Amino acid sequence: MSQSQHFQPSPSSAAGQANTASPADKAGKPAPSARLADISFSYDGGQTWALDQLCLTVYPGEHLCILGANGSGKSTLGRILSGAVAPDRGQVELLGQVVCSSKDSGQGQRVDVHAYRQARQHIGMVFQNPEDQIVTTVVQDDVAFGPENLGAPRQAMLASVPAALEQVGLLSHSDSDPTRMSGGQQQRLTLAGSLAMGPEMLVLDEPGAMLDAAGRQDIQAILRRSTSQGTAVVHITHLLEQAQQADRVIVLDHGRIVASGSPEQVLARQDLPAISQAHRQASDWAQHSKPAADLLDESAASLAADSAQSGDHAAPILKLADLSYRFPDASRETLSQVSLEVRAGQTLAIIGRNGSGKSTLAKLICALAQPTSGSLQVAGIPLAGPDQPKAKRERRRLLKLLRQRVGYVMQYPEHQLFAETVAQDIAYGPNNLGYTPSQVQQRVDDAMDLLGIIDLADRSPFDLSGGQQRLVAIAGVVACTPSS
Ligand SMILES: Nc1ncnc2c1ncn2[C@@H]1O[C@H](COP(=O)(O)OP(=O)(O)OP(=O)(O)O)[C@@H](O)[C@H]1O
Ligand SMILES: Nc1ncnc2c1ncn2[C@@H]1O[C@H](COP(=O)(O)OP(=O)(O)OP(=O)(O)O)[C@@H](O)[C@H]1O
Repeated sequence: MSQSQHFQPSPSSAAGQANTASPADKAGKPAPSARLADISFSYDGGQTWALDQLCLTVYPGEHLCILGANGSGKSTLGRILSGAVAPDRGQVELLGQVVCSSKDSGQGQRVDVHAYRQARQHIGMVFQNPEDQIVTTVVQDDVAFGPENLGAPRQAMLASVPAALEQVGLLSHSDSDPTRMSGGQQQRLTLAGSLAMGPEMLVLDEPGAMLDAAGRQDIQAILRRSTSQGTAVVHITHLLEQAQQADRVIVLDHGRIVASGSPEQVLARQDLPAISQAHRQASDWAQHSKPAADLLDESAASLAADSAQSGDHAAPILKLADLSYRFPDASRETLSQVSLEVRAGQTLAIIGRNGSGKSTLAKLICALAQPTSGSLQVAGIPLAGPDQPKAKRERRRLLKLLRQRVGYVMQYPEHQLFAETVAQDIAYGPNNLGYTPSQVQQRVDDAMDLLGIIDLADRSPFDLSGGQQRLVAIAGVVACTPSS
């Protein structure tokens, strides 16, 4: 529960009270920060509805969490609440102004562009993918971008920008280039940009997805502070630990609210797939996470002993010895003398603070960057070190072989999607590996079945939710794995 002095959850806003506005406003509560009445939204001209006759009211000082399975409509709802898009049907009221309503004729929407523009100035939105929000090449300029657009006085900005950067732990990165930052660092940056605007409502779409444990705790502290100052917080998440700290939780399913209430009420609903799945994931994680022996530390990225001392005598599938990497122009090494071995059948989890070098290590292993020093062998292929062939032609041949043997799912899955349909995208790898058309089809079907995305086969990979895109990217890798 937040320290909110402004929002008191009504006892009658109980679980299962689906698609109804919270009754709190009827009982003389402060004017809502947002009120959605019977809104529907479609991406395909009304063939399917991402949001379906949804009603929701959000109050100043309230911390509202939105849960739901991939594709259930959470991001779409976030965009509507932030004023980024208008629904096809229904009425939207943001910060006391009706910005969009159905026409009296019942056909089409009346959109008040001026009211939308005004509301957006006081609503901070953090998108699922931080890259979508970064607009400049200097961290502090990026944070100042929002207040500048609001016409904030220079003196106020001089105070608000560093304060926001400090809150997210990026003050020492004020002059860095955001495009050269890790995913988690970028996610912190976009949050700072929203905070610097001093918003009346904050809409956050999975703000902790790329953050380390400390970063996630920072976010909760920031949200507590924001709600205590009267800011309404709408927080989209898959993480139960975050939902537990909200004032109210709603669960979406196929664009509808199927549960609403306090975290205790809603998170106990094991009959809801989104909730039982999240509980399963949380307990799997608790069971399988061991003490962090293999920890990349931000200040000096070095990987200690391999977790895998399993007595397995198979040849290592991955072998790194004293591997180091320094980005061009960087003052220090990002990876420093990393050594480890992984054998067939073993799983290695790499955990570490934001910016500690996890993605960089993955890129070296997939030969998307060349180590500065040390040796690297992947699936028997020498990619760096004394065994690496000198001749360019032989190196090219080995790289081609590597592409057949190693699958890579990037931090931003949309970076690796390109085909017209999901099925074509997943088929690309197996086709390149020389399988017959019927084998390719089988592999694509099996991969889609495994990931539960068969119904997406004919959709464009670019018109999917963030989570659906990630599943497609994983399916593309699964479809390439050897059959035995
Ligand atoms: N293109 C680049 N040029 C210079 N430095 C970079 C570049 N990309 C990343 N870095 C820096 O290298 C370090 C490691 O980044 P990396 O993306 O590997 O971290 P990470 O552990 O994957 O982080 P996260 O958990 O936030 O995704 C960071 O300090 C980052 O700022
Ligand atoms: N740009 C788009 N074009 C067409 N359909 C889209 C687009 N973006 C999302 N959709 C569809 O709208 C529905 C809701 O998507 P949304 O992104 O709101 O889901 P979500 O609950 O946020 O999912 P996730 O947890 O995977 O991020 C999904 O069926 C999705 O495929």
